[in-house]
Amino acid sequence: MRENYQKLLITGGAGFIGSHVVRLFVNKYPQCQIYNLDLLTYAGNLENLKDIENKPNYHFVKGDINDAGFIKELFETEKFDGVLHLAAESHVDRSIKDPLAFIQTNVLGTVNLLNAAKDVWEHNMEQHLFYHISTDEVYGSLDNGGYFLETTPYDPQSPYSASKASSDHFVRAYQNTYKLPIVVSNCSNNYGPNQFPEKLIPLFINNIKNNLPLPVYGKGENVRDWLYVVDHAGAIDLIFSKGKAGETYNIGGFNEWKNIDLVKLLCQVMDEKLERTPGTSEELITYVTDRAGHDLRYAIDAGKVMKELGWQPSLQFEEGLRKTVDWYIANTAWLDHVTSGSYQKYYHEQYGN
Ligand SMILES: Cc1cn([C@H]2C[C@H](O)[C@@H](COP(=O)(O)OP(=O)(O)O[C@H]3O[C@H](CO)[C@@H](O)[C@H](O)[C@H]3O)O2)c(=O)[nH]c1=O
Repeated sequence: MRENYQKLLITGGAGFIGSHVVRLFVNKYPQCQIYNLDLLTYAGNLENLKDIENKPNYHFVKGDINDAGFIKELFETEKFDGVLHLAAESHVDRSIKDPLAFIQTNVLGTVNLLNAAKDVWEHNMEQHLFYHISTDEVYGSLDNGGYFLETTPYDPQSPYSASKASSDHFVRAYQNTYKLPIVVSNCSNNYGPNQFPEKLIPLFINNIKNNLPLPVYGKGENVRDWLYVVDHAGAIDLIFSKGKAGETYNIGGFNEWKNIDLVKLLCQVMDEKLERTPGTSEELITYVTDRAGHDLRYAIDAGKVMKELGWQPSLQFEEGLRKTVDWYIANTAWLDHVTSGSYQKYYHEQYGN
């Protein structure tokens, strides 16, 4: 935590990564008032924060980062010392169907927050920090090997990554133009408890549980780097506490998996946990039409955050995956709740069954 900070705004704190960040900050910094601003769209869920909702330093505000007037008023009233901005539309497939929603929330919503911060903080700018939590997808696809470094030029390929790249650029532009102290981190694929089951791992856990097909895009050859969400939250804490204003930090697990290999491992773990005959879940694998413009490989070099700030992921992937599966099996009510309504509609539209 930056010294003397007494009040923080965390946007998107009811979502997947946001809820893990809120929990960490509320528990670790009891002297600091943590305001969770979330619109509670389909991916936001206050159930994710049940264990901390009654803590005296936790405050929930329902609201929209697209409502500039409301955001400005919130900043003026609460006088936050710092902001951790995680609210975003985050699913690539949704961005392909509806790019405008991503521009609205990820670009315009971010600019609304930046405007409020620069206006309200203008007389003592250097005492504040605006932290933008972003994605490694801004760097594009590494089809010929190598790793994303903080210096890798941006080359976003999907409407989602283009919107996040744009918001990163706006954050840096506000530092350059208005001297707003900022920090940006770009992280690889997260997995763990509370992830909405539209993303690969929770979608497939839920489908295996319900004996539904596992739609592997293309040939399953795409490569992603996976990081346990609690480890990402730990990196965010370190960067917010000790990161240098103006810097970018890449975060990842040095843990690359081809989708099909990951899916087969997940099938094995699920067979074990559900006490099914080995091989049962793999039979559900169905190769489907590839995602349009599907990035082949993301691989991120997290050396800087490790060397400069001493961050290390705490979990090996198989251990994290088992922990994650255990959580989804133990939290059937959570899964049933989020897979009713909007999810069902989305899933049927997407896969027609
Ligand atoms: C949902 C789904 C995904 N896939 C593939 C597409 C990807 O290659 C891989 C992971 O897909 P997703 O879980 O959608 O995640 P991906 O597109 O990599 O993006 C994630 O990781 C990014 C960080 O790299 C985050 O910024 C994004 O918000 C997050 O959604 O699995 C399938 O083969 N079948 C599926 O049904």
